[in-house]
Amino acid sequence: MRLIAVGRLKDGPERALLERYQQRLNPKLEMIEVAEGRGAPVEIKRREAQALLACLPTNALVVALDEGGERPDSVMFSQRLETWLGSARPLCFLIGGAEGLDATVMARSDTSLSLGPMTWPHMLVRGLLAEQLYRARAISTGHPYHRAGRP
Ligand SMILES: C[S@@+](CC[C@H](N)C(=O)[O-])C[C@H]1O[C@@H](n2cnc3c(N)ncnc32)[C@H](O)[C@@H]1O
Repeated sequence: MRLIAVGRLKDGPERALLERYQQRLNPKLEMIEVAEGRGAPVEIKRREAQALLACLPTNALVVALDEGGERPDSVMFSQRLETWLGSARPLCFLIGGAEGLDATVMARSDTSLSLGPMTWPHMLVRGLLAEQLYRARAISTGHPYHRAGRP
């Protein structure tokens, strides 16, 4: 799996959070960073879109992280993830920068995923997604990390 995101993550709590789950994840989550765009907001999004799309391997199965995307619960997400992993296509998650993802990125994406209706800082979204991927794998492999909580 690949996580392709705008911006360079510095040392600090956001990096520690991402790495904590990267170290535990199977299959591995490879992190690819692209530079933040410059200029007016439209230009920033266009440049970042070019850079993000250039990182995609041929035939990638693309999941765009977007507030307006699908909102599965963790069990549904684990089922989706198993389907995606079984597709034999390179699975790539995309995270935008401060201006969000360009329409061309959304058009290329196979689906979009929301982590809730609120806007999260894009550097934190990496760690939040990595945790949900780890939780999803724990659910599908029967690992006790995930406690359903409700009967
Ligand atoms: C600071 S947000 C950009 C907000 C921007 N105003 C927009 O309309 O997308 C940066 C990136 O973080 C990700 N992101 C932030 N909140 C999210 C959420 N609730 N669900 C999924 N992705 C989110 C998205 O990839 C977004 O492009």
